[in-house]
Amino acid sequence: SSLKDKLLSVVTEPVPNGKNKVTVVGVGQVGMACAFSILTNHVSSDVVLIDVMADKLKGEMMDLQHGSAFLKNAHINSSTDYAASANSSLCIVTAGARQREGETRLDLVQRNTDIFKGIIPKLVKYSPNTILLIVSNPVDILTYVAWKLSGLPKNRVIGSGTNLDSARFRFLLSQKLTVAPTSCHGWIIGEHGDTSVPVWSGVNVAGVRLRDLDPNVGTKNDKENYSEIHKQVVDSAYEVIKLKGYTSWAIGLSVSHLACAILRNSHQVHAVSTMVSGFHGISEEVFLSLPCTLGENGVTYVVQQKLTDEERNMLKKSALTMHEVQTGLKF
Ligand SMILES: COc1ncc(-c2ccc3c(Nc4cccc(C(=O)O)c4)c(C(N)=O)cnc3c2)c(OC)n1
Repeated sequence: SSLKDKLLSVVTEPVPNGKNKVTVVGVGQVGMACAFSILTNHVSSDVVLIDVMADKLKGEMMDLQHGSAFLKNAHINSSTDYAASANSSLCIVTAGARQREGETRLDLVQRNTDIFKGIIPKLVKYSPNTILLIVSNPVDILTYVAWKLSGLPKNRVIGSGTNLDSARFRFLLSQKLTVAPTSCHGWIIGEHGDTSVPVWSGVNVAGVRLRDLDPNVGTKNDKENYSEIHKQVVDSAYEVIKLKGYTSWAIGLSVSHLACAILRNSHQVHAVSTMVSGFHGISEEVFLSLPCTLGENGVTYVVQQKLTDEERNMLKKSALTMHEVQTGLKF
């Protein structure tokens, strides 16, 4: 008999995977920052990496596995075969095509849609009860594409959306107020990126709304120019990409925070991309970010914020743009 047989007597067979199994598709800078944050924050003890580049995939798996002793003995695996993702509670998709020279966002969306056709159905085949968390950009459109391709109910398909925008906003506000980012409450909703919507009426510290102290805050005639903070949020991704070539740490950390709320069924509120038809006068079937409670079955509630007419109209304008792009996509 083997050494192992001499060492261990079987009481029962080990289960194939834990209840908090997470699959990360795409082992680029974003995917690996997500995996690393999830492991170092002990959000999951069972992480599987999936991609098409076998060598890069195996290298990343090995390099993480060698740190298992420092990761509370998390189990780390990888494969180009989606069977390895079976029974995942959460599947995070960071895969996507790189924008080519002169390629428009719309061309990129069609190429990413074609890539999603090769990813989403396989994830759902092996994990029919999973929550899908889409990170690839343009995230709101691709979350809609994932929803359509997956056939899952809308509560189980989520986009990282403006969760990162809101985190950046809170960081920048904290710098201006010298109050910790977790004590600076502010929500950016709508479309991730250039046309996101800062809900200035709700920005507060300890429930004290800045708008109640100065009705001009966040408007163009605010002499302290707080609206600059939202502009910096919109520009920050471009600036980081210009400086280091890509963004990774903040998105990875924000995704591990979303994963934590989902896997611990905490019902924490996060600004994430969800199916918003029926909210704020939007009738199109589009995904935009609103404050949502997150738990094991994904989005449970959407917080009905009181929006100004201007904020509401910006959301409706985004919904129209998304709908136009969506109707132009070939599934
Ligand atoms: C039909 O089965 C099938 N299976 C897999 C794929 C597919 C295609 C591209 C993928 C993919 N992206 C990718 C792969 C190769 C090239 C490019 C590119 O940008 O040109 C992008 C990634 C990733 N990490 O970004 C991860 N998985 C992929 C998976 C696929 O794409 C059509 N089809």
